[in-house]
Amino acid sequence: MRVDVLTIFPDYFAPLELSLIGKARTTGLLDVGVHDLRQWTHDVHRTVDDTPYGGGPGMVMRPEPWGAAFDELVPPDRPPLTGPESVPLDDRAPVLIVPTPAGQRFDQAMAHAFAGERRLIFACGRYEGIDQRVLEEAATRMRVREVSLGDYVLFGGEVAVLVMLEAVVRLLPGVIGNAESLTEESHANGLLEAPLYTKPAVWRGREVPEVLRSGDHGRIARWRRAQSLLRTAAQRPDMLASTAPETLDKHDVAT
Ligand SMILES: N#Cc1c(-c2ccc3ccn(Cc4ccncc4)c3c2)n[nH]c1N
Repeated sequence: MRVDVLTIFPDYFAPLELSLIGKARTTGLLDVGVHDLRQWTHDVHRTVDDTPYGGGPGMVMRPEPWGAAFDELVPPDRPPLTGPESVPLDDRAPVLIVPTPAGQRFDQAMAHAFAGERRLIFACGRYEGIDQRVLEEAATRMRVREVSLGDYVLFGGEVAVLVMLEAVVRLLPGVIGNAESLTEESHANGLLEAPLYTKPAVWRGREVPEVLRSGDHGRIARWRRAQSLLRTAAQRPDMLASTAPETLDKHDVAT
């Protein structure tokens, strides 16, 4: 997978050299380019923002640097449209992911969808956001996705890109050694994962549930399913709304 990140704070992405993402890059599973948007400015102050039309607080990111950056990263393969015409794009067009509080909520299903792409481009906005015409023009050659991490407000898109990139890259084949862990974790099956335990068997007077030390794999699987349903009901009842109703056997819940 090829990933390009456009930002005015490239240093935010130093962590991409670490851990599994760093390993994915060295093993060739992932190719990442981080680009300073200011390299597509031409004034002495390398200006990327201006005041909003219609008034209002803060500043808005100017369209010109973004347009020039996209021209270089994704050269138009047809004469640029000069108006608001839209063109159908097939799935060979790269996906442009624009973090914004006004976007669709990012979730595991979206992470899986992005993990299936050959190329992702992330546009990190700052200030109050990016001139909307940038997204409109980008949509003539990229599949544009406006995405939000959640219902709170950040200073810019960089942190959101780090989160989305980690969620996507860990789903790439070969990045996580034991692919089975991807099937057991929270949100993999629409539920939260069951509680986890490791040695010692007793810690500060608290024992690991006997069922997990029983060696009875069928019983352990039923217990984990029951615990997963109970935990989801307690922490995220909204997730249960989209799960088929399931009866719990009291023996399965016993520890
Ligand atoms: N994804 C995501 C986000 C953001 C986010 C993302 C990109 C930008 C660019 C600029 N800002 C600041 C801003 C913008 C608009 N209104 C207020 C502040 C951003 C916030 N905030 N909260 C999320 N879940």
